[in-house]
Amino acid sequence: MNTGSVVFEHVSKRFAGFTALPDLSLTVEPGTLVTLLGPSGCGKTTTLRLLAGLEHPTSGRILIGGKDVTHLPANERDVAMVFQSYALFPHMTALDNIMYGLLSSGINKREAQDRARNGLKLVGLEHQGARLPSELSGGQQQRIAVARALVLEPQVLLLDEPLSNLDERLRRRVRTDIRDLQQRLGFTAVYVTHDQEEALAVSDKIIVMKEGDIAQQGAPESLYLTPNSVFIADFMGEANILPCEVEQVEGSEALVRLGSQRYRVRHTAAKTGSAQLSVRPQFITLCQQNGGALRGEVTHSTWLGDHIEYEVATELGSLFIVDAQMEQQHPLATPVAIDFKPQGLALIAG
Ligand SMILES: Nc1ncnc2c1ncn2[C@@H]1O[C@H](COP(=O)(O)OP(=O)(O)OP(=O)(O)O)[C@@H](O)[C@H]1O
Repeated sequence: MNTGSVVFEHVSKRFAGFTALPDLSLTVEPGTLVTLLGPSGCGKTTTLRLLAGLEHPTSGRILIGGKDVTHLPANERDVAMVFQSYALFPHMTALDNIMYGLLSSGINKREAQDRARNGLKLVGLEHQGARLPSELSGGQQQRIAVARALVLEPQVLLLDEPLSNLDERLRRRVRTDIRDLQQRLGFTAVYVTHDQEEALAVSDKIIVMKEGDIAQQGAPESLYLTPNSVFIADFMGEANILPCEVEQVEGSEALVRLGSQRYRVRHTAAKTGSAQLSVRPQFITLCQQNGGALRGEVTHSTWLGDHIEYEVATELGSLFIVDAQMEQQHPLATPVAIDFKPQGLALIAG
């Protein structure tokens, strides 16, 4: 399998009077899966289409495997794309769909057939090659689309929201399949999604985009645990944003006062003084009125089988809390004491 790097150097993209990407620079290391994540309209698809050669930058350079491809047309770039709609030919069998790209690139029929059979095996569908797309489930169709792209042995595989047409259960299954395949074969992949859980599950690195710029990038854990802004804290899972006071900064830890208690928390670039703290709802505990860092009153509670969600009014504002302890449900309007587990706290820089 080929594995190429991807580099964007100060890439901008303007569409008739609208700047989708002002100035984007990014690197994807060979053999890694990098996700472009962000809300609708932030420029993810534009970035992927620029990489595929379906759009051309207004300025800047794009390199694939060290080669400048900025002005190359799509068919001369060593990339293959998997679309959310699968885009399989409905009148062709699964095997023929996989062979199609190989035959069009001039490979002879026998070799194309061997490689296509291998592709079917890679995605675990070796017995479904004779079926038409209409005789396959959505998940199987998407695996055929992945196989069709992989057999071309591109330097970079591009995936544009590949799971969005699948139901919840299948999404989980196919995302694991894609990640396993990527790790086993070691190809480079750029994956677009607007779903943060999907990004956390599949990526080596996540690039979160906002209005055409990079809001933050890094390993999934680092974005979740040390968000650099309220936008990232909120986008990467649920977060309560609370006002706090930074009293001391020591290396990668800061001493923070929240309510009546002090906590040592992670930070990326803290200064002493007023700041904001991201508090993950799973790391807040509720107990009876005794003890606790903060007092509050339950204003909403929703029983969800394996956890209970609460909203609790406190002097710091309303808190959203996810409680996995199911023995006791705190009734509405009861006073409660609240504690924070330090691993669920992160100081927001800037
Ligand atoms: N051909 C075009 N002409 C004009 N504007 C465009 C064009 N393509 C994209 N845009 C604009 O560029 C911005 C970025 O679009 P893009 O499709 O890259 O966003 P996205 O992050 O992929 O969003 P989504 O998750 O909704 O697909 C949007 O504001 C969009 O309206």
